[in-house]
Amino acid sequence: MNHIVLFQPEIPANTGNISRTCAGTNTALHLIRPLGFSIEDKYLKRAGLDYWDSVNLSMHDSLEELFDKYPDGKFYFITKFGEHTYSDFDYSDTSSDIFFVFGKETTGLPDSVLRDHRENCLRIPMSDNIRSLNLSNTAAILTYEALRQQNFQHMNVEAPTYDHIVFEKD
Ligand SMILES: C[S@@+](CC[C@H](N)C(=O)[O-])C[C@H]1O[C@@H](n2cnc3c(N)ncnc32)[C@H](O)[C@@H]1O
Repeated sequence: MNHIVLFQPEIPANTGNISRTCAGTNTALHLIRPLGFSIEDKYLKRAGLDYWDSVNLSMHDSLEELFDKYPDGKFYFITKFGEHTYSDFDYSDTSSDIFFVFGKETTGLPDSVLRDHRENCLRIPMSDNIRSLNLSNTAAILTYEALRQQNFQHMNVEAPTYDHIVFEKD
């Protein structure tokens, strides 16, 4: 199973967007306290629209608590300081629990976490024009890279039929 972990998220709309991605991809969402908002926040609900109830959500008091719960989990730390490119790793094993851990919006992941997990720190390439990508976009990028490698298992790959669309004749 794929898991997204948000370390002390601060902006409710980002977590709302990510919750929608999680609901749409059967990805578990883990939030590490403290959060910068209430779980009842209207911006969180609005960004997640009606999907919040479909999210497989867990809350944890620390990253260590999460590591202890999943001793066999494969943890990847998503940071612009990563020495590896995210797409160079193999996420194709659908029998394992794969965790993508993202940092908080203002300060990212703690230095100590990056130091302790240097080999599993992954960067998404970007230009010098910006300091970092938006958190919810990075979560979607990693989620869909993992799903692509897993051949979109358990996803609807076929488009729905739109009988009401009238295609014009040549
Ligand atoms: C807005 S960024 C945090 C910026 C923070 N000042 C820092 O230096 O990490 C929030 C999170 O998005 C993810 N992120 C943003 N840009 C990234 C990139 N180019 N590569 C990997 N992760 C990125 C990381 O997980 C980061 O902790």
